[in-house]
Amino acid sequence: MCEFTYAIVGTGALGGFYGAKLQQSGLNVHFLLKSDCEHVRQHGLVIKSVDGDFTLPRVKAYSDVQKIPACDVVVISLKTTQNHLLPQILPFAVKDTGIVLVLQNGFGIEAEVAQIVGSDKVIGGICFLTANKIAPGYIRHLSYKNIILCEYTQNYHPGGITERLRQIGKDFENAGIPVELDEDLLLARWKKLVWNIPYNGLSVILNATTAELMASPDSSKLVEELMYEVATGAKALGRTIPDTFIQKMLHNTAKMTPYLTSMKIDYDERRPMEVEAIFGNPLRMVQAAGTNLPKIDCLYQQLKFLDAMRTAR
Ligand SMILES: NC(=O)c1ccc[n+]([C@@H]2O[C@H](COP(=O)([O-])OP(=O)(O)OC[C@H]3O[C@@H](n4cnc5c(N)ncnc54)[C@H](OP(=O)(O)O)[C@@H]3O)[C@@H](O)[C@H]2O)c1
Ligand SMILES: CC(C)(CO)[C@@H](O)C(=O)[O-]
Repeated sequence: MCEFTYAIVGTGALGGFYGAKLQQSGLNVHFLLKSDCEHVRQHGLVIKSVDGDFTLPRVKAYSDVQKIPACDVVVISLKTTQNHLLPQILPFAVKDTGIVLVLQNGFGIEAEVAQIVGSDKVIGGICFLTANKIAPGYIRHLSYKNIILCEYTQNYHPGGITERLRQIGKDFENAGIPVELDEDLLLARWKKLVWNIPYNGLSVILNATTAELMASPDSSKLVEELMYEVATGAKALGRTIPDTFIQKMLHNTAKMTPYLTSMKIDYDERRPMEVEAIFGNPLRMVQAAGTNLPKIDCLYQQLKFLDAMRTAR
C-alpha cells in the first residue's frame, strides 16, 4: 500500500502537535498556517511535550492553500469558528481519491465537510489532547494524545472499519499516538460532548477551572446534570451513553490537573468561541428529533450572548 501524504489545515495546538508527530515518524506532511507562516518557514516547529521535547527545523509551511500539493489525507485542525473558509480550502488540498479527517471538537462538522467534498471522503477523529500554542510555531503538549477514528456516513449511520481507516490509524500509531478505531461516529462524538458541554460552557459562565468546578458541590452537581442531559440528547438520536461512562468522566476530571478549557482561553483572549459546534449543532439535531435539552439550551443562550458582546464592546 502507498504511503499517505498529509496536509494540516490550521497549524495551531492540535494540528501542530499531530502534524509534527506524523512528520517526525517519517511521513510527508504539508502545513497550512496563517499568521505564523513566515516564522515556521524559517524556524520550523518546536514541540514541548510531556513525552519529550522535539524540534522540526524544516517543515513545508504554506499560507496559500493553492501552493499545497493535493494530499491523501487533509486534517482539519482550525478552530470550528473558521470553518466558513473550508469551501475555499478543501477542494485544493485533497486529492480526488483523498480523505478529509475532521479532528475538531463539536458535532455536525463532518456533515458540513461532506457538503464540500462528498460524504465518501470524510472521516471523523475525536481527540483527547491537552495542548496549547504558546508562541508562533511553539506548541506545548500537556497530557493525553489519543484519538478515536470513525468513518463518516450520511446521517451518521455506523460506518464500519475500512482499510483506509486502518491505514490512517497505523500512521498515527507509528507516530506514537494511541488510536482506537470505532464504527459509530455519532456515539463517539456525543461521548466527547459529555465532557465538552459542561466543562467548556461552565468554565466561561462561572469563570472557573475544571478543578474549581469539581470542588464546589453546587457546580459539580450542575456538571453532572449537564452530562446526563447530553446522554438524553444521545438517546433521542438512538444512542446510549451508560451511567458508568458519566461517572468515570466526573471521577477522572476531578483527579485531573486544574485545567482551563480552550473555550475559556478563547473567551479571555476575546477570540470567537466554538459555541455553534459544541452547543448549537447538537441542540438543533436533538430538537429536530423532538427532544429539548433545557439546561444545555440555557448555557447555549448565555454563551451566545457573551460571544456577541466580544464584538459589540
Ligand atoms: N488544543 C487541544 O488540546 C484540543 C483538544 C481537543 C480538541 N481540540 C479542537 O481542535 C480544534 C483546533 O484547536 P486548537 O487548540 O489547535 O486551536 P488553535 O491553537 O487556535 O489552532 C488553530 C490554528 O488555525 C490557524 N488558522 C486560522 N485561520 C487559518 C487560515 N485561514 N489558514 C490557515 N490557518 C489558519 C490559526 O492560526 P492563527 O493563530 O494565525 O490565527 C491557529 O494556529 C478545535 O476544534 C478544538 O476544539 C483541541
Ligand atoms: C477533553 C480534553 C480536555 C482532554 O481530552 C480535550 O480533549 C478538550 O479540550 O476537548
